[in-house]
Amino acid sequence: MNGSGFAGRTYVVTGGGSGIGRAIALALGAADARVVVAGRTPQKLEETVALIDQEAGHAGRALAVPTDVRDPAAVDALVTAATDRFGRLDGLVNNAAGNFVAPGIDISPNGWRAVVDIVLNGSYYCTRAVARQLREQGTGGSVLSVIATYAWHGHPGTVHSAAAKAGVLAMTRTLAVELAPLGIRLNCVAPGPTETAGAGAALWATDEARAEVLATVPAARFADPAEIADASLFLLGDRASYLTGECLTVDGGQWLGKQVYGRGATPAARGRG
Ligand SMILES: CCCCCCCCC/C=C/C(=O)SCCNC(=O)CCNC(=O)[C@H](O)C(C)(C)COP(=O)(O)OP(=O)(O)OC[C@H]1O[C@@H](n2cnc3c(N)ncnc32)[C@H](O)[C@@H]1OP(=O)(O)O
Ligand SMILES: NC(=O)C1=CN([C@@H]2O[C@H](COP(=O)(O)OP(=O)(O)OC[C@H]3O[C@@H](n4cnc5c(N)ncnc54)[C@H](OP(=O)(O)O)[C@@H]3O)[C@@H](O)[C@H]2O)C=CC1
Repeated sequence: MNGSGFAGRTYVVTGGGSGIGRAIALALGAADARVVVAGRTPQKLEETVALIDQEAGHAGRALAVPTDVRDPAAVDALVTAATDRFGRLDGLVNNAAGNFVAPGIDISPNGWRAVVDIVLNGSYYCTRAVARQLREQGTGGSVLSVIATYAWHGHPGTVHSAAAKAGVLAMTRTLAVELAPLGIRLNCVAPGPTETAGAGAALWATDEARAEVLATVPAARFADPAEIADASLFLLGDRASYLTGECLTVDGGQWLGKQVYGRGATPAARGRG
């Protein structure tokens, strides 16, 4: 990724202590960016920092700032900590999320709030805080939000997450227009089923559930988090300099295949099944 302009730039990655967020943080670190990882569990964040330091061959490229994105004051403090340490910001990855599978009308108000607060409100607080910093710097920058294809097609069992991700997509499109004059771009990436411990526990905890999800993917496999990181760095970086308000789907054909073929009905999926 050298040559894409990441060297010396600073990015905040929420949920950077695990899964896709860690993969994006590591890819940014490998591209010589400085990375601030935020999440609720300090130990997971410190592990990501250690991995980035190890790759760089020296400490100091990354910073862990324990943060609950549901708390706007904590989010403001995160941006302050990042700029105190690295002098400026260049972008944000809204990756933190919570999810569980439950019938929509049986979710308690607190369960609804837990997911919507992390995904939608947290993404807004982080975007607001980082964009204000970018406006103050007068530098422009880039915001990427990790959503999911059910933001537009919906999915039974995940009404809270689907509604929140749809909100993040609408936020992205709205602020892409508002902030374009400041040189701030906002885009989304929509991964398909991706091999992470968090999603595995929340969404496909049994072999049967996992097989059901896999059967919906025409590419007949889960994504590796590094594949999502590759697409994310493209959207964050200068190669996407005229691209804003967009969503890039990286799902092995899942959401198209769902409508056109039915579950696992492609010849390739049958052959591997
Ligand atoms: C289908 C395949 C598609 C496959 C399609 C593939 C595309 C997937 C796209 C998206 C993938 C992802 O987002 S994967 C990301 C997964 N990662 C995570 O979820 C990690 C973070 N998760 C969390 O922190 C937790 O799971 C979460 C509940 C969201 C928040 O934790 P908190 O500690 O803040 O909250 P808690 O106190 O535990 O719970 C708050 C309320 O939620 C309720 N609650 C918690 N779990 C519940 C559950 N399983 N069923 C009902 N209700 C539940 C509790 O009872 C509480 O309500 P009361 O009892 O009323 O008080
Ligand atoms: N894996 C998949 O199949 C797919 C994932 N996605 C999206 O990708 C992103 C990453 O998911 P994935 O890596 O799979 O799962 P993870 O569970 O590994 O990632 C979620 C991260 O969010 C952090 N987080 C949760 N709540 C908060 C909070 N309140 N404040 C700050 N951080 C928080 C978690 O850390 P901690 O608990 O320590 O706070 C964790 O690091 C999410 O946005 C998810 O919706 C989209 C489509 C498919």
